[in-house]
Amino acid sequence: MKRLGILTSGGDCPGVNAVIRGAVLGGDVAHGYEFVGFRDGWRGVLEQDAIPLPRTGVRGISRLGGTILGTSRTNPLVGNGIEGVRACFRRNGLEGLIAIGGEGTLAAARELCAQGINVVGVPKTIDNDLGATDYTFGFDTAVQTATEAIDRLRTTGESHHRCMVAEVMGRNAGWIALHSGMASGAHAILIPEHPVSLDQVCSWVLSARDRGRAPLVVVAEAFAPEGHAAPYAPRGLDTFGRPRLGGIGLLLEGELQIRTGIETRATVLGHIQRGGEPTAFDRVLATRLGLAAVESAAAGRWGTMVSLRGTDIVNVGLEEALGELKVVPEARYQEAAVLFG
Ligand SMILES: Nc1ncnc2c1ncn2[C@@H]1O[C@H](COP(=O)(O)OP(=O)(O)OP(=O)(O)O)[C@@H](O)[C@H]1O
Ligand SMILES: O=P(O)(O)OC[C@H]1O[C@](O)(CO)[C@@H](O)[C@@H]1O
Ligand SMILES: [Mg+2]
Repeated sequence: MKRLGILTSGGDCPGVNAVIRGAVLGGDVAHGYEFVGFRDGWRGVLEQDAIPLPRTGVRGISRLGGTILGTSRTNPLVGNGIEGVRACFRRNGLEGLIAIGGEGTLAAARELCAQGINVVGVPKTIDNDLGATDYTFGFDTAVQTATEAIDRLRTTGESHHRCMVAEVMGRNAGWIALHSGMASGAHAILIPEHPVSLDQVCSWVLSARDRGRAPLVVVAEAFAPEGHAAPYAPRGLDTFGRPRLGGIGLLLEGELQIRTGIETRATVLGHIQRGGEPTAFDRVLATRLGLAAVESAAAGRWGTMVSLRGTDIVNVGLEEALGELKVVPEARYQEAAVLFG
């Protein structure tokens, strides 16, 4: 029996379970594949912590948030990692691995492929910042969750005639802020791709207030006001030495209140945006990506990842896929900016 392994690595993301189910069902029905799931990303591969993934094991999971396999940020390339991965392939009789992860996971997959290990990638991130795919699954859910939360902030803001600031995730890209801000009718959307001064933000806030509105500001976690070199990151570093973003909303709360005289309240939505059930859009996209990943494996297209181009699922080389961070283009920002103030 032909066997494929599956792992989920990096931060979790709504829709990961739908990818797993799509791959297992597609592989079983169309190709007679058997599947092995590795717990907690590359850690499960290196430590051979595996569970069988029969068709019955993925029943009903596409609507569940998180990942049934667990995840970690273990690096398969350190120490004897590559030999460990080869040993895992031998022991489990694997033809290849489907790695569901972000740019870090896919970079590791690319290096493993260069060493002759068969991997197909499935990109995941709520941030929507991977260049080779039009949308990443998880993004729609994060935007939906953020929009629902911001709608709630609006009703309390309006009751108290306050300015409300909602801080959303997105790492170094402003996609979640742009979409949730537009969907919720924000009076200002602040994203890292387009720094603006605090005076400009105040002028949008005052203009909304002067029209009798309770001003609403949506800010992306990596936004830095004009003149500030780096995003606000007072929470120190994560385990990989990267700055932990978050907190710019609270800084804006103080600044906007002092500068405009309007009582202001900030809310940091944080990991709420990453948890919970995926939207129907993300379930469908993730399921299609899982089905396509198995087709790639069956066709021997190792070293590629599946991606959305328009309405089609296509294959892209990992080299191309990892080239560039996809940030919000200026034209998309200017289109939204017409609505500010
Ligand atoms: N450039 C790289 N080359 C090889 N391996 C990498 C690279 N970057 C990260 N990794 C490995 O892949 C793991 C997962 O990467 P990372 O923690 O960035 O998550 P991710 O898959 O990118 O998802 P997220 O969207 O949460 O960042 C890292 O912990 C590290 O072990
Ligand atoms: O879960 P952690 O390690 O706090 O990472 C948070 C980061 O991960 C993401 O949720 C997804 O990449 C970013 O939006 C955010 O900056
Ligand atoms: Mg990453």
